[in-house]
Amino acid sequence: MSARAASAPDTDAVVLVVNSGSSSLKYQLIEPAAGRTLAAGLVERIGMEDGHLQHRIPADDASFDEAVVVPDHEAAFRVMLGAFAAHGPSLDEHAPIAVGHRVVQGGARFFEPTLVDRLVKINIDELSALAPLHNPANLAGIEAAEHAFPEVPHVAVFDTAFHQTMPPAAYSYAIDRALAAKHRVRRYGFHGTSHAYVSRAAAEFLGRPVEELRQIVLHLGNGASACAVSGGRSVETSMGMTPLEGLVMGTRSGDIDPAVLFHLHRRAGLSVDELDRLLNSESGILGLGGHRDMRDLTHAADAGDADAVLALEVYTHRIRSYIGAYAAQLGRVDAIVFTAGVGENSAIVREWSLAGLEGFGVLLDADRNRERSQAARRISADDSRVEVLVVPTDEEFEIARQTLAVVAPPPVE
Ligand SMILES: Nc1ncnc2c1ncn2[C@@H]1O[C@H](COP(=O)(O)OP(=O)(O)O)[C@@H](O)[C@H]1O
Ligand SMILES: CC(=O)OP(=O)(O)O
Ligand SMILES: [Mg+2]
Repeated sequence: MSARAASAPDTDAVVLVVNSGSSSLKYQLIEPAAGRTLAAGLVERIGMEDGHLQHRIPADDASFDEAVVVPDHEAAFRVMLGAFAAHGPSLDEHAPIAVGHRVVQGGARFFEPTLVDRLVKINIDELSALAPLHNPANLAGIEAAEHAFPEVPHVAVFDTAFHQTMPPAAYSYAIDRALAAKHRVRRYGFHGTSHAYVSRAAAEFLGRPVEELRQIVLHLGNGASACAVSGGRSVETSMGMTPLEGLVMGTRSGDIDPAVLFHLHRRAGLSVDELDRLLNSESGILGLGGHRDMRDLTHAADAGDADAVLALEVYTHRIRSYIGAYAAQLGRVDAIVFTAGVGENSAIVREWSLAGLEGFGVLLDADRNRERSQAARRISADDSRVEVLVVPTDEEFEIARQTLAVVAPPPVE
């Protein structure tokens, strides 16, 4: 049984999952019990002249691409509805009983999936101060979806929720307490939906209760974060108040001495907005190696580009540092789990990240690491004390599952 079906509730209900970014709308129509995606799609370049729709129907192995004009999120929803009408599946036959939304920043207020009402929307809007790149788009998506699906409940699933179990020692910054409290400056952590799903799927793969396991989950996508998961609960994660802290990412610097900002402001005359753009959009492997996409960076490194090689070294050096730190926090590591676009696909990133950890009981099997597969798999050697796994993430499915749990909770036995 797949990790999807194994953890799904027993019903044939269908849920629409929406992930709205500032310029894109990703959607999936999911039947959680069967672990099945009926349709998946993406409306890109919202607000620009040259919008693009991709609509896929996995069962038919069919994919439709169209040029579309989408001035805003509401138009994006109309495009999505048009794609269902034109290419199927029929939303009358497979009517969603709820819409689940990814919301990036839930602050300290939201620690579980939440039914959206007026007050919840006010809170999401208010939390935009802590996630200016993400929450406004998430809210625009919710409002457009409410307009398109006025009859069904809408549920917000927060990236931050899974990390609400972090202890104060892990989430507090060492700055003035009163100032931090007033402005809600603390670490929140992100990618929680993925860390929750992957840590559970890893336990299923190992055939062991998640409560018994201490895991380090490495979500390496465009954004990247590490999470120490003890007994199924997040105890530490690398992203902080915003998704900028921690690992090196496609365009984000991750950890940096904050004094670099003072220096660049005073000496190079960069404004706060310019520094924001520098660290969020022009840094990471793009800034170091000239490519934001790991495939392009790896090709350049293979071709002997020294900047690309250094970018890969910095990227994996940072991962190794976090593995060491989290091993110390956990006291014992049962599994290191790689996930998301880079974690699932890049053998070289996995190999370099774990290089030199043999003394800590981490032994990679070179052949297993190079195998290509979409399934959860073990890539450690048989005599490795720590299991090393690749477990594909599935944020949309996890959002669908959590949404269903809110609108149709399983009966209490
Ligand atoms: N075969 C591959 N080898 C190396 N990197 C890959 C491969 N496939 C995808 N990636 C990388 O995965 C990253 C995107 O990950 P993904 O999880 O899809 O991102 P997000 O969901 O955050 O947009 C990109 O850097 C991309 O280059
Ligand atoms: C929170 C975050 O970094 O998300 P993403 O990886 O989708 O950019
Ligand atoms: Mg992703």
